[in-house]
Amino acid sequence: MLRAYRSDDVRQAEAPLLERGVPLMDRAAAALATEVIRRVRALGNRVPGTEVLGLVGSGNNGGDVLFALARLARRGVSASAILTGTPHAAGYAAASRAGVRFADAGTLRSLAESAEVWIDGLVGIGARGPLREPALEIVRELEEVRVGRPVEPLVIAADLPSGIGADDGTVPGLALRANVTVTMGIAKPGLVLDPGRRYAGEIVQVPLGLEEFLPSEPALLSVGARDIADMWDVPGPDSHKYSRGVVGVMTGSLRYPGAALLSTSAALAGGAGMVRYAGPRETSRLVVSQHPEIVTDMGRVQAWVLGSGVNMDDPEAASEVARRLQESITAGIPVVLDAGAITLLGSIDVPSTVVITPHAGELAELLAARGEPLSREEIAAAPSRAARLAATLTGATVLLKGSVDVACAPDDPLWAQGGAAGWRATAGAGDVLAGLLGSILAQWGDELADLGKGHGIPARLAAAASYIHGRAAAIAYGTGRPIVASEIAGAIPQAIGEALASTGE
Ligand SMILES: NC(=O)C1=CN([C@@H]2O[C@H](COP(=O)(O)OP(=O)(O)OC[C@H]3O[C@@H](n4cnc5c(N)ncnc54)[C@H](OP(=O)(O)O)[C@@H]3O)[C@@H](O)[C@H]2O)[C@H](O)CC1
Ligand SMILES: [K+]
Repeated sequence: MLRAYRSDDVRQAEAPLLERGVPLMDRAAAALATEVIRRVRALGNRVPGTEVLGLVGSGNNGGDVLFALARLARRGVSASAILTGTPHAAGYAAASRAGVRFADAGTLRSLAESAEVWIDGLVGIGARGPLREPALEIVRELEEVRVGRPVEPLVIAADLPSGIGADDGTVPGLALRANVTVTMGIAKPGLVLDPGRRYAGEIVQVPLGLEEFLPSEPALLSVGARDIADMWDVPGPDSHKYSRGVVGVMTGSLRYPGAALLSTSAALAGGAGMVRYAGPRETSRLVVSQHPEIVTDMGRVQAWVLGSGVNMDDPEAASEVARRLQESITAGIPVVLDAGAITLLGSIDVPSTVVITPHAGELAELLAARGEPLSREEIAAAPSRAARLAATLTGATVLLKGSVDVACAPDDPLWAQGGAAGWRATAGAGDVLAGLLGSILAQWGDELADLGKGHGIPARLAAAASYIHGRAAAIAYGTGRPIVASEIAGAIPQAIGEALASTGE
């Protein structure tokens, strides 16, 4: 599980160590230099003679890079640096002593053209606002050089790619795209949230001993394969359908019969002990003909999935969805509200055991109904803020779908899941996610009902569903067949199996 902390919290955690004289910058620089050497070797190049270009800002981020360049120069690397202003004094002295060449901005292009590695030390967590001159011009030129080179350079960002928002992942102006980000101490939310995440490349965390001084709650969490394995209730000899979770699914309509099929297929694939389908008669026949194990008689369920493909303009369907929502809240069992059912929260508050799964458009509609309008673009530009606002206004757990899915309850950590984003933007993928999420929530339904509150569990399970959905889309992509929602549903068991077998992450 990746944990990310806001830059202010990182600074506060660094302070006591710096006061004790712990050489944090030295450790940071050593880790940065080691990562550069590892990557150069992985490319099959020899370290001595490799050309490395450091882009150095005037703050401690630049200081990290200057000390790293000094270490690299001592290992025979041909190291040069471009400064944006007055550099970190001790770093500059160390780099000069080690033979690092300081070039003026006019030679940037030629140095950038020949250097195998660029190290970005322009700004780190001290960045304020969009990247500004002279860093801005440097990034503009580097991106031009990168495009024109026959072989791309290896770009390694110190702490953060310069130009992204450390805490929210926004990219207000230009940013330098890195292949690897060597982040100091602990990851920051901007490395996991879109669009910042796309500039970070692979994240390498450098432990600096900050843990004991960081807040107990991270600002953001991200689920990995190992966490799925840890949270998954693998059936055993005394399992039965209720211990595995029975999920009720009220989805689909004459207009959207496919939503019924996709959501129930995903619910089955997600490991539910049984799926009760409560949609219209016409779609029941379709569902049961495809999945004879699905039952249509009503009885005990431990989670509901409501709304995918339901025509909420149909008063009978809408009142049925509203009734089931109310019953579930009274019984304390978790509910997934998808698609049109999300509009119910325009006027009622709910516990965090209710999970809504909007895309940006549906969230914009909900926020407008709640008197806090945000445009679809504003939501996509800062998904974490929009999801938190909706959770706070409604009380629900919000799983906001996008290039990075974010999930949060009103007062619990934020989850962010990237992965296979593009492939999931296909008709019906939301129906699949809703069914999968319902199936996972059902496995925890009794526990949630006993707890009487969400306690952050629905958000964590929503992140797990998003992770599995993303992995299933990536697996579906690998089949070479068209990536349609039914293929994603079909790949869910393999995605779960992979995670349960994982030993990494
Ligand atoms: N605290 C420590 O000892 C450690 C810190 N680490 C590294 O240090 C940075 C944080 O360093 P800090 O000096 O606080 O700030 P930065 O270097 O990240 O940035 C400040 C410089 O950047 C310029 N700046 C700020 N905003 C912009 C912008 N939008 N565009 C261009 N330039 C910007 C700022 O210029 P001023 O004119 O405002 O002075 C400064 O020059 C952290 O990220 C780590 O890399 C160590 O890793 C651990 C120990
Ligand atoms: K940087």
